[in-house]
Amino acid sequence: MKDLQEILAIARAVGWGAADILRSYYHGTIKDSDLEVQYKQNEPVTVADIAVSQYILENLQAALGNEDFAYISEETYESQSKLASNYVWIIDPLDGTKDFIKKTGEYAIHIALVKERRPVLAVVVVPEAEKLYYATKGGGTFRETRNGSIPVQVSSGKRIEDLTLVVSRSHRHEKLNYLLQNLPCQNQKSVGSVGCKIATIVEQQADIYISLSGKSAPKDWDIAAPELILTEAGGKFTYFDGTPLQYNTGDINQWGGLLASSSEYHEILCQQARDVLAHSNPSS
Ligand SMILES: Nc1ncnc2c1ncn2[C@@H]1O[C@H](COP(=O)(O)O)[C@@H](OP(=O)(O)O)[C@H]1O
Ligand SMILES: [Mg+2]
Repeated sequence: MKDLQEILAIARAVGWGAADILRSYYHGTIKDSDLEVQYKQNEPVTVADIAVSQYILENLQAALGNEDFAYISEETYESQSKLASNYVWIIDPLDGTKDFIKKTGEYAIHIALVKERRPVLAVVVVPEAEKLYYATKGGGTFRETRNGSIPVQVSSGKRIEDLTLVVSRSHRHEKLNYLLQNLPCQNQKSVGSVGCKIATIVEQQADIYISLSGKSAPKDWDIAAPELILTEAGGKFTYFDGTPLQYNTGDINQWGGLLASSSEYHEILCQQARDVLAHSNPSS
């Protein structure tokens, strides 16, 4: 098997190629740029999601094969069973499809390599910012642009009341709203896509992201790559009880509460989230 740095170079090249395809649909420069929006379990899917999924899978498989790796992409995922392979690629070809359709510019590509339930390599591309973030376990996080790569690190040194939360535009429900209203940090910024939310934290324009499942939950492909980008930049990303996230467990959903932060107040915020939920009206 190739070493992690060689695999990373392949994943970065595939990430930039995928960004070109998404931008051609987004800006209508591709022939037949009609998005043909359809709905799958209440979530929109467009021809851009499908074209990019195919591009990423074909290119990773051509370079890396199927012997050492299994592949999960949002658009091709079917089975509920855990994949037996030691190394699993977990791919979201277009995270933030709703924002892509609404043209907010806040959409991303997520490519993660998971080893035994934990991410070891991640690429998150934000095509409209022309930025690609990459990380390997223990190797730090880097932001790559046309001008090259530089390491990125999350900020610290603020008071807890001054922290800013990045929140979803589309996935809101009563219990999440109640939780957000009862935390000490009341500055909020709406950003589409989990990858873009984590990029906002890594770029030091926000400090916290909270996901709380309702009737539905985010999936492994929404979280795995952004998690490693944040944690390798010095942040933390855990369940509300402080335990690490797990991927390829047999249930693709990330149920419950997830908290991502620029680290300093992570444990306090997890405790507060647990306390607020313990006091919330159970019927809400
Ligand atoms: N509670 C939830 N239930 C289902 N999916 C969720 C979710 N919260 C976030 N997601 C997924 O996370 C991505 C970003 O959502 P948001 O912009 O609202 O934060 C979306 O992925 P896709 O666009 O790949 O479907 C969305 O489907
Ligand atoms: Mg997604």
